[in-house]
Amino acid sequence: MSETIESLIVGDVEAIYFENPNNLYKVVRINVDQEESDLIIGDSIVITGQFATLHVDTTYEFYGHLTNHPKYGEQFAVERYQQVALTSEFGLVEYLSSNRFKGVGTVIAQRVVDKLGMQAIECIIADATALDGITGLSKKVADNLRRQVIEHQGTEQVIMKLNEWGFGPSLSEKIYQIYGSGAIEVIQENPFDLVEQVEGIGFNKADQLAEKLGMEADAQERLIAGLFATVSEISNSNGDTCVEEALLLQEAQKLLEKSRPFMIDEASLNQALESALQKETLFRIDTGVMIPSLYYAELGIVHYIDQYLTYEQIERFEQAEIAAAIEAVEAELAITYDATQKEALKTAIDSPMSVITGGPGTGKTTLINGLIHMHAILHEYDLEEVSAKPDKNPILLAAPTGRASKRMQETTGMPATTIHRLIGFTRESVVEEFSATQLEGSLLIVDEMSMVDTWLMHWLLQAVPYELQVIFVGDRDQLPSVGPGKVFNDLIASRMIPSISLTKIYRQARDSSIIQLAHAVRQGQLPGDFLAKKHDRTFIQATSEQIGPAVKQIVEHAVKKGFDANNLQVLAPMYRGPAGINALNELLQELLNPPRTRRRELQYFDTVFRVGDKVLQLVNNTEEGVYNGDIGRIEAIFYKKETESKQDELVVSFDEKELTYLRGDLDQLALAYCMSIHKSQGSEYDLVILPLIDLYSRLLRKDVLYTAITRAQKSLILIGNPESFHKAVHQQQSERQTFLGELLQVKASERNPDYQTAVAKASEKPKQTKQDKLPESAKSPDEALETDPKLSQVGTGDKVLGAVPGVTVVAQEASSEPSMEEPPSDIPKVLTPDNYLQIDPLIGMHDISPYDFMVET
Ligand SMILES: Nc1ncnc2c1ncn2[C@@H]1O[C@H](COP(=O)(O)OP(=O)(O)OP(=O)(O)O)[C@@H](O)[C@H]1O
Repeated sequence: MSETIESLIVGDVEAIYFENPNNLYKVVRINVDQEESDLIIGDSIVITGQFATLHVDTTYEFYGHLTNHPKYGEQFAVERYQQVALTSEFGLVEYLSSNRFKGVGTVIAQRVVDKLGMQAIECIIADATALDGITGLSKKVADNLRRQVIEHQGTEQVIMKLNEWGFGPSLSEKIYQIYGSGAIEVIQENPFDLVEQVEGIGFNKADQLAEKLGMEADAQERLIAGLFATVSEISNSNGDTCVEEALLLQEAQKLLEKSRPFMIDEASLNQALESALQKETLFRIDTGVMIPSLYYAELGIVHYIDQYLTYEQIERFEQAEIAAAIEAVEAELAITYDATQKEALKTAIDSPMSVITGGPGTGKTTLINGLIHMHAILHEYDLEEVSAKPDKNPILLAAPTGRASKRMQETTGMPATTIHRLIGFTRESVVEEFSATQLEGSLLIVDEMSMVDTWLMHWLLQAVPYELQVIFVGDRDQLPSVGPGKVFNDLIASRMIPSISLTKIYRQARDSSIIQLAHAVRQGQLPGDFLAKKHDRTFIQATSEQIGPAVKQIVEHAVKKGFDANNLQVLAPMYRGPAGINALNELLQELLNPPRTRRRELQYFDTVFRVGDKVLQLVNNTEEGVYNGDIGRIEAIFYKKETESKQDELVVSFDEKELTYLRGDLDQLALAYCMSIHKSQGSEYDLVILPLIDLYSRLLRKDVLYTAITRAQKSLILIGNPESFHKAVHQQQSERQTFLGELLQVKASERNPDYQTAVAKASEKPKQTKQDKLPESAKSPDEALETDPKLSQVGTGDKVLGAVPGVTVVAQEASSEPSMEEPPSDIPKVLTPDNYLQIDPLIGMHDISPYDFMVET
C-alpha cells in the first residue's frame, strides 16, 4: 500500500456544512491562506474529518491529503489539525470581541489585552482574578468570559494534544468525555490512569505514551499499572475473579519486560503490589488478588443476599394453601407433578430466594410454569390481566440474553425481558457509576443463570426489594458465564439458599437420544451407541479437511428440506483453522448467499457483509432491544456517498425490528452461519451441526461439548473424529478461582451456627440399596447430595437439617447407557475425500427426525 504524503492547509472556517451528532465527523468549508499552505488550490475548499469544536472565522492548520469525491469533487481529508496561535494584538482583540463571548465588545477586549498583554488567554485560564479591575467589565460578564475561554480553548487544546500523542479522533473524544478539560494534567501525571478508565486503551499503548512522557521503566506507577493490567486480563480471559499472587507477579513481570526491554526486579514488583493494595488499586483476600470492581461485586453479592434474607418480607402461605395451589395448577395445566416436582414447587414457593438447577429435559421449564401459576393462585392474580400491563406486572421474568428471554416468553406465555433491561442498564450506562433500578413486583424468576457473571449478579441483587420473591433457574453444568466468576455454582455450593437439583429426565428416552447423550457427557462418558445412527442424532466421521465440505453438504440438504436459517445452526468451538468458525462462515456464505451482480456487499476487515446474510449481534444494545447473541438478516447496504452520515450503512432486521449500523459500528456484527458454542448459550435450535476436531484442543472440553449438544432441540449432527469427542468428555476446565463461594459459605455459617454440622451430616454417605445406587460420577458431597434420594429427603426444605437449605433430588439418574468401550457395529463408514456424503433421498420435507446420512462407497 503506498503511503499518502501529508500536506498542510491553513485557513479560516467559513461554514460548517454538516455535523454528525454521533461522532465528531464534520464537513466544513474553509477560506484558504494560500501563502501558508503546501498545496496550490483555490481560495476555498471543503474539508472533512473528525473535529472536536471548530469555530467560524478562526484560523487553523489542517494536516491531511486531497481526495476526489465522485460527486463533490476535490476535498481535503483532515487527519490532524490545530488552531493557529493568535499572534497579533489585533487578532487577539478580534477573538475576544467575537460573538462567541457574550457581552464583550472591541473596547472591553482592547482593555483586556492592554492589561494582560499577548498572554491574555493563558492568564485568563490560569488566574481567576486576571480580569478583575477592568473598567466596564462586570463580575458576571468577566466570569462568563473566563468560563467560555476555558471551554473553547480547553477542548481544542486537549483534543489537539491527544492527537499529538497518537490517539485517533474517536479515542481522543472518549478520553475527553471521561476527563474533560483536566485530561492532559491527569494523563501527564500518570498515563496509566487511561488503562483503568478508558476502554480500548491497554497497558502497552499507555506504556508507549509513558515512555514518550519520560516515565522510567521501573517507576512505581508503571509497575502498579502492570499489576493491575495483569489481574484484569486474567479475570477477563480465564474468568477468575481473583488471581493467585504468585501467578500475578510472574505474569506482570512478563508484561512489563515485554513492553520495554528492562529487567524488573522482584523486590520492586512486590513493593509495587503492596502499594497498589494500600491505594486500593487492587485488593487481596488470602493469597488472591482482585480488581476493585470484582472485589466489591463479590462482597456486594454476599451483602445483598444476607440483608435480603434478614429483612425479606415476602408473603407466606400455609402448607395446606400451597398444596391446594399445586392441585389447582395440575388441573389448570393438565399435568400431574411427581413427588419430587411437588417438593420442588413447595420449596421454591416457600423460600424467599431459591435455586432450581438441572440438565436438559429435567423439567425446569415445567417448574417455571408451575411456579408462575401457583404464585398467581396464591396472590389471586389473573395472569392474563397482569401480563397485559407490562409496567405493573408483579411477575417478573428475565434471562441474561435476548434469545433466552424470548424463549422464556414463548414457553411461559408471559412477558420476559433481559436482566440488563429489567434493571435499567443501557448502552449509555457507565459501569462504575451504574446503580440498578429498584424492581417492583412479588415474584422474579431468572432463567439461564449459568450465564450470569459476577457484575451482573451484583447489579441484579441491588435491584431486588425485600418483598420480591426470587427464583434462580439454570443448568450448572453448562459453560460458565462469559464474564468473570461462577456465580451460579458458588451460590449452589454455599447452601446459603435452598437449591433444588433436578436429575431425572422427564422426556422419554425414545423421544430424545440427544438428551441421553447430554447427560452421559455431563457424567464424563460417551454412550455405547454414540456412533450409531439414531432417529434424532447422527455421527459422521471426518478428518479436518473433510469437515468443511461435509458441513456444506449437510446444510445444503437441510435447506432444501425446508429448514430456515434460524432453525439450523452450525456451531464450532473456535474461530481459526480449516474447520473454525471463520472458514465455515465463508464457506456457508458462499453456499447460502453467494455474490450476485446487483447484490450489495461491504468489506469490513476480513469479513464481507452481503445483503441477505445471516448475522449475529455481538453486544447488548438495550435501547434498541437487540442483544448479544441475537440473530438478524442484512436487509440493505448503503454506501457512504448515499448516506447523511457519510459513512457506509448496513440495515439489519431482527424479528420485527430493523437497526441501522454505521461502518464504525460493524464490530458489533459477525456472520452467523456458523457461531461459537459460547455465543450460542441461551439459544436453542431445531438442528445443530457440530464439527469437532483435535485442532480445537484447548476448547475440546466437557462443558463446551455439553453446551453445544444441549442447544439441539430436535436433531443433532456430530462430525469429526470420535477420538476428539472422547477426549472432550474427559477434559474438564480447571475451576474458576473466586472468593464468592467462600464468602457465601462463611456468611451462611454465620447466619446459622449449626451450618457445618448440618453440611457434614448431609454429606454422609448412607447405606446404599439397589434402588438408590449412587452414580459412579457422583463423588463430591455436593454431587452426592444432588443425586442420592435419601440425602435429598434429608436436605429438603430446611426441615430436618434446619441449618442447610434443602436439596431436592430425583432418584433416577440420567443415563444408564454403558460408556463407550468398543465401537458399536453400525459406525458410519469413513468418508472418502472426493465424495463425502450422499444424503438419504427419502428424507421427508418436514420430517426432520430421520436425519440419516449414507456414505457412498
Ligand atoms: N410431571 C410431568 N408429567 C408429564 N410430562 C412432564 C412432567 N414434567 C415434565 N414433563 C415433560 O418433560 C419434558 C421436559 O421438561 P421441560 O421442558 O420442563 O425440561 P427443561 O429442563 O426445561 O428442558 P430444556 O432445558 O431442554 O428445555 C417436557 O416435554 C415436559 O412437558
